[in-house]
Amino acid sequence: MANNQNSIKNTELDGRMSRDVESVIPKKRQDVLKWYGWGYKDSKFYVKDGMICFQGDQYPLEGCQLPYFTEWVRKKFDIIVNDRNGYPKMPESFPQPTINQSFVNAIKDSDISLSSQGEDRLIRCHGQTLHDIYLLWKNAYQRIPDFVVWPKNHEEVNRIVNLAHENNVVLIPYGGGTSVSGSITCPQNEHRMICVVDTSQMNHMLWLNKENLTVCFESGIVGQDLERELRKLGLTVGHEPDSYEFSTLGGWVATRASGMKKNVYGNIEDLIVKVKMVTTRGTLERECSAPRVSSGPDFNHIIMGSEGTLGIVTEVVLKVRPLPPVKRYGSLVFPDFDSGVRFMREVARRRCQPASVRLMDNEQFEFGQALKPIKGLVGNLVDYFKKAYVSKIKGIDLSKMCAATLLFEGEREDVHRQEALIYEIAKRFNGFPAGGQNGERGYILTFVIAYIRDFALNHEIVAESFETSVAWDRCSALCKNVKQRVRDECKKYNIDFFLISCRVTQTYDSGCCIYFYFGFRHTGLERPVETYEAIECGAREEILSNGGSISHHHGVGKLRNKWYKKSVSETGLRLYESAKLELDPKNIFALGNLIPEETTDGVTSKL
Ligand SMILES: Cc1cc2nc3c(=O)[nH]c(=O)nc-3n(C[C@H](O)[C@H](O)[C@H](O)COP(=O)(O)OP(=O)(O)OC[C@H]3O[C@@H](n4cnc5c(N)ncnc54)[C@H](O)[C@@H]3O)c2cc1C
Repeated sequence: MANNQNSIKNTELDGRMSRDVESVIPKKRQDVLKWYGWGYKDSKFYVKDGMICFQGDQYPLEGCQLPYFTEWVRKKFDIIVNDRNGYPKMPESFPQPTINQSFVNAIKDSDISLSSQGEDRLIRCHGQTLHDIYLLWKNAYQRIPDFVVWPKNHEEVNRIVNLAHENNVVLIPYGGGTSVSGSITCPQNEHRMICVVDTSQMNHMLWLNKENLTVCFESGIVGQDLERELRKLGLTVGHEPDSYEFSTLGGWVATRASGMKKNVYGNIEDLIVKVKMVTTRGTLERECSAPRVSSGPDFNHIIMGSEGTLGIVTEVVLKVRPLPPVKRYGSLVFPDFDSGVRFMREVARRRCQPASVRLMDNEQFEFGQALKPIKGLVGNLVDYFKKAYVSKIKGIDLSKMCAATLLFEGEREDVHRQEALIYEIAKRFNGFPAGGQNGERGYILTFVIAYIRDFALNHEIVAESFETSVAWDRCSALCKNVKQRVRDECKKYNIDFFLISCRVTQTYDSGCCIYFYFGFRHTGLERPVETYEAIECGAREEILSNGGSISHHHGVGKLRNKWYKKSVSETGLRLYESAKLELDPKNIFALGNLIPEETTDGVTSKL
């Protein structure tokens, strides 16, 4: 009987699908990834003969010269780019570690992979905020992790958490390190030993159930690895945050991530069937894999968005879909941003969103155009006629025009139907199709744009993005007011050269997600990052007063924790604190996310 049951279980879970996944990112991350900034070591913007170029064979801009971008930078920031190499060198010495010997000995005895080397510690002390990267460039971190461990599975995580609890050692769960909320940055005032739990070696596919279309992965799997493995089987999860080359499943869960194709596949909360989190009180996991359960509050939602403060996510069961037979890009041009917003609202009202639809304002549209590589005479002529068509025949003011990029996925007929409907709706708002090539470029550039920040830092420009979600009736006003607030703040700080632009990236029944880019030239400014933060803080206040949220998908972290209480109410905050006190009474997951450090100490002092 027992055998019979086991075999049923095995067939259900198709254990034969269990496999090791070879990751594009090795255990020694710094062999492949930049230690001081974003992405692959060999991918970057650089200057040759006065022109900005891009290198990086993972991307379609590889080897391209970018004359329009060079000119855009000159005009926007009054900068003549040069080939100076101001990139930092790996320091030769590192902050002294705080060692809890009894913890270290027990980890060694447990045969868990570990390191106390300075380089391994430094590259895991931060995420990707401007603040984090700037501190790294200036070699200004006072506090970095003291120790790194690489568990191989759920059991090893259990052992690490128990040992940390026993020995009062702080643990920081670390996935892909792509956080943009300060959530993995070491709390600078922590006196206890800090141990980073790097999940990269927990990246197995544990099982696949083709009948239920569910798959179980360990939490350290990197997005691109996960999709590559599933694609081999004709499947996809379809979760593609812009960071998915480097971010991990555990990170997505812990931050409540959102992918660009959420209209078809859903955000991470829609994709999760079951999730396992190790806490100091044991493992938190829903017992049943049924698709929906009415059984009190859903504790998956205690785990999602917990930002590493309650425990370590080890395994996740996700929904998968068959790969779509057709994938097609498109783009639309609108005479102005407000027409574009009305189009987006109508698409949402009719619930006919393609896999992705993103609306860019004029600034961002121009910026995207500037990233076009050098062209031959024919290319330039075609561009000239396109511009003439838009401005003369369509009567559109090029300085107001904005664009939407579209991605359709599905069965051929469904895609056809969807395209026809989208183009018909666009027409009602004076929009018209601008071709699949422009759409495809828009999505491909998403991955390249992330490399600009390091280049910018090297040219005295600080830049970062921030985002929010808002109800439809406030969308246009929020965009306008936030941009104006940033302009006013820049004036206050005597900043003459800056970029503030936005796009609507996600649509919902009742509202949308808005994503801002902000950067400025800081030549002569004493504290550029603090100034940036002060302006971004002003922008967030403006967002909140316009009815926007604290975050749509970046999370709270340390960057936005001062607004957390207001966002969830006093009672909500106490509920979170109680959960924290129950699951982590010694505050070993002392990351300082969600609630500011003083309050975190408050939790500890209640013991
Ligand atoms: C260029 C760029 C583009 C981005 N685009 C998007 C986007 O489109 N959509 C989006 O949602 N986000 C985006 N982000 C933000 C970021 O990628 C996400 O927050 C992502 O989910 C973080 O995953 P990670 O594996 O890198 O986590 P990390 O940065 O390593 O950690 C983030 C937080 O999760 C916790 N954590 C990580 N793993 C675990 C685990 N196993 N158990 C418990 N806690 C854990 C950490 O402690 C930390 O608090 C982007 C960031 C960048 C830099």
